[in-house]
Amino acid sequence: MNFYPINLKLEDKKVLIVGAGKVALRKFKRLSTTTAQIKVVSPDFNPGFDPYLAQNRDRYIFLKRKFKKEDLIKQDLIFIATNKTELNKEIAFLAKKQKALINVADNSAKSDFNVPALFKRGDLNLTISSGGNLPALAKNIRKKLENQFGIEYSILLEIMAEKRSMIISEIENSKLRKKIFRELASTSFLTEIRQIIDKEQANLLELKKEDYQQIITNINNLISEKIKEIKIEFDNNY
Ligand SMILES: C[C@@]1(CC(=O)O)c2cc3[nH]c(cc4nc(cc5[nH]c(cc(n2)[C@H]1CCC(=O)O)[C@@](C)(CC(=O)O)[C@@H]5CCC(=O)O)C(CC(=O)O)=C4CCC(=O)O)c(CCC(=O)O)c3CC(=O)O
Ligand SMILES: NC(=O)C1=CN([C@@H]2O[C@H](COP(=O)(O)OP(=O)(O)OC[C@H]3O[C@@H](n4cnc5c(N)ncnc54)[C@H](O)[C@@H]3O)[C@@H](O)[C@H]2O)C=CC1
Repeated sequence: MNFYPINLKLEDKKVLIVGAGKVALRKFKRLSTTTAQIKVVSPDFNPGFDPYLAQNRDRYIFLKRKFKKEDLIKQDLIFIATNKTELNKEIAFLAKKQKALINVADNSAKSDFNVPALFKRGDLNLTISSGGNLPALAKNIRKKLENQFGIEYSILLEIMAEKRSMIISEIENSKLRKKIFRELASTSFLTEIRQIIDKEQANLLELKKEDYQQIITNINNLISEKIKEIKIEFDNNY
């Protein structure tokens, strides 16, 4: 099956989760990092939901009862994750009549989309899918990535969140812009960032951002210097 991978924003979108077990909780936790409006319907809730039950009443609705077909109305995304295969199929059948995209935890064939494993380092999202053939493999690869992508990636992306639009508006030559972006994304430049971090001999992943503001400033300066160097070299060559 050929899937089309996308990164959804879900701002103000309505999301329904049917069931509140282990699998529903995993889906809910990831959704809770977005600004979606999330409704969970289930007679029983996994204790992992406890910290969320009293929180964010404007964004979360928890209904402690069995699913009703009215729950499906006006939803944008629907996750069906009860432990009853026949019930999941029946809910999927009803949900297909709505406009929402649906995911059925135990039935990839009836789903409009699958949920990939996710490794997140700040704004860097690496998602892994096994095409539904062996989710345990997606999980295994996700774990391996943790060691390969350090905090230098999230710091670079955090700084680029501001710098990218500045570079696009200030540098007219698109060839130069491309050169700048490609060099900032290169492995050798990421190694330079890593070296600044390693000099401090601190594990930034365990620290709060306020505690390593100076390192961020140094990296910001490194990026500005790098951009200047690339500009000079480019001007000399063209
Ligand atoms: C199709 C899909 C539907 C969907 O949920 O979208 C689906 C379906 C099913 N998974 C099942 C089992 C397991 N799922 C996991 C783990 C994860 N499953 C996830 C996604 C997906 N699972 C979608 C495809 C993604 C892809 O393309 O790879 C991850 C990646 C994301 C997430 O759920 O957050 C998450 C890893 C999160 C992480 O990184 O930790 C483990 C591993 C473990 O528990 O150790 C096991 C046990 C071992 C095994 O079965 O491999 C069964 C029951 C089979 C049975 O009855 O035996 C079904 C139903 C079926 O196959 O029909
Ligand atoms: N996609 C994935 O990653 C995985 C999917 N699965 C499948 O996902 C499904 C759920 O598994 P778990 O979360 O481990 O089960 P679970 O037993 O932890 O949770 C099931 C939930 O369904 C709820 N439920 C039962 N009847 C309901 C109804 N009428 N209306 C609303 N909610 C109802 C229960 O209250 C409970 O909260 C199973 O079908 C399983 O095969 C299993 C492992 C991984």
